[in-house]
Amino acid sequence: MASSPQPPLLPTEIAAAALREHAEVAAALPPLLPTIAELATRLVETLRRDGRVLLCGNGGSAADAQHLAAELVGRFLCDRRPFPALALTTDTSILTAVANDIGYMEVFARQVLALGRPGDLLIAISTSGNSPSVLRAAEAARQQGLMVAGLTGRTGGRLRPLCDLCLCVPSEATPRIQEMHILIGHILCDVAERTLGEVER
Ligand SMILES: O=C(CO)[C@@H](O)[C@H](O)[C@H](O)[C@H](O)COP(=O)(O)O
Ligand SMILES: [Zn+2]
Repeated sequence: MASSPQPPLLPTEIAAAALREHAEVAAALPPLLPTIAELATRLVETLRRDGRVLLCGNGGSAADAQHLAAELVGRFLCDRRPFPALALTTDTSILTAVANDIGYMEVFARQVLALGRPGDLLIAISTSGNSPSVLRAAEAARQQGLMVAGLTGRTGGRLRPLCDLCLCVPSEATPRIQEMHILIGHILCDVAERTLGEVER
């Protein structure tokens, strides 16, 4: 006998489940603290020697790349010198030309090869760790002598072995992983600003 269909969840039930899941994933982050601190240190070292931070990702992770570049170039919590950071997700002429003429998977890699220099830092953001455009960016960065930091989830996917440092959020849920990525990104900005900026809160 066919089972009767479940009634749809109420908005409050969906919201409560999301809040619970978010809190559970956040509570599982402390084991990542040493890697977060290491990445923050490498970010500070990069900025201290005027290296650039390049960031890339797709969909929500493109938004994260832009959000973090904006914090670094502009300000996070206090006034200080602008930090050189660039999201590789914003120039629609470059993105459409490279996707159209070469292939979507090259959209970030091409910019890494054009703009990245040894000593720069690529922050590659992919919740699955398997987006071809992000993998190609990491490969290009390695080839060009950049340090590669991955913000991932799940197992870290094929991005993990391409990274010098990989922060893998222990969750299978893309939105929850993204929420932790922006939390980690804010921590990185906070450390950079407190270490390199004049404190004016
Ligand atoms: O924001 C979301 C889902 O929360 C989506 O836009 C999501 O970012 C896209 O599906 C991405 O293409 C997923 O790519 P990735 O994180 O696996 O590299
Ligand atoms: Zn999203």
